Amino acid sequence: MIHARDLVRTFKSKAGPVEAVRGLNIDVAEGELVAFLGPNGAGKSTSVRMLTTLLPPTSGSANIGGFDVVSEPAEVRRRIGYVGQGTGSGPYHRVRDELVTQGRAQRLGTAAAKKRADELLVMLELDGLADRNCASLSGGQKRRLDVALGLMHTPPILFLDEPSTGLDPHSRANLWDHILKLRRKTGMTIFLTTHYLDEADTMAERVMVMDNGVLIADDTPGRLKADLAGDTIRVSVLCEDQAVQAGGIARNLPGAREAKVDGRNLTVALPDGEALLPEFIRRLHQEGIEAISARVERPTLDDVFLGLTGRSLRESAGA
Ligand SMILES: Nc1ncnc2c1ncn2[C@@H]1O[C@H](COP(=O)(O)OP(=O)(O)OP(=O)(O)O)[C@@H](O)[C@H]1O
Repeated sequence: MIHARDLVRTFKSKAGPVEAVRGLNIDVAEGELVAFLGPNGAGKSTSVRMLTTLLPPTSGSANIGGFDVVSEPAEVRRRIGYVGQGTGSGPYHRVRDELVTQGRAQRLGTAAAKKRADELLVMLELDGLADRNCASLSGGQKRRLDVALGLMHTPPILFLDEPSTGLDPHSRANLWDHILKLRRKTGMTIFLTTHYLDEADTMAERVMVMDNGVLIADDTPGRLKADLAGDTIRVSVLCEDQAVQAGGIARNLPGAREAKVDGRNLTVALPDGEALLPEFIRRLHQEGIEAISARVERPTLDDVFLGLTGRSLRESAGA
């Protein structure tokens, strides 16, 4: 549904050229929900703007829903919804009118636009607000209206640029409920950028990580975490000598990457901590070492970014 090959965008600036996107290759299949992550300035919005025909690429190509973004932009636009970072509704218009106007702009007849507006008002739980001015909506309601505006022409592909930024946790969760419900109902392909790592982790089937204009990872959140970060087992034992001995045992666990001893505490990084913890405890027991506490810590997508770049995405993205 979404394919990009060697996509490049260079901006001119007084300080010289800015290579915002430096050769992007992506493939997103029909019905996938993909999250695009990266720190500020990584090139995410520039990529999305190229994929949605809003910005011409400097070089390379992109094909969206079977059409080329440069030579067939109108066909691409017919097949995509785009919800940008700013709100798309006019403050003094009424919610339903705004949707109908958008539908008319997308070439729907008046009756069809009204019907579609009413459908979306129900789907996004805005039906009680149909006659309210857009300016009077809450942040979460405005965002749901933005999504409805992007869906008036029933596109099979939806691009969301930081859909939940600025919303409180309750409104974020509510927006996501609606997006996931829409997806279940329509089978839409969704491509979103987000700064919220937990959101990408739980909602997306695939995560693409961008840094300095290039894609540095592309996989399911589970595989990225297992392959690039792994679990950590933390164990405390009775004395420092035993901890040193336990460190030796930990290093021999299958797939163990690193074991660190600090006083009576030991940490070991390995791919599947939950499966290996009982075996580790058993081996310690065989050597006469009792664990007084033991736990497995699962990695986050921030650990993945840290493993890839040596930097924390959470800190660099300010999320
Ligand atoms: N019109 C422009 N002129 C010059 N440089 C630009 C322009 N638009 C973007 N850039 C630069 O391109 C780089 C990538 O910007 P982009 O907005 O794509 O990043 P991003 O990953 O979306 O960041 P954020 O998470 O902050 O939205 C940045 O260095 C940015 O300053």
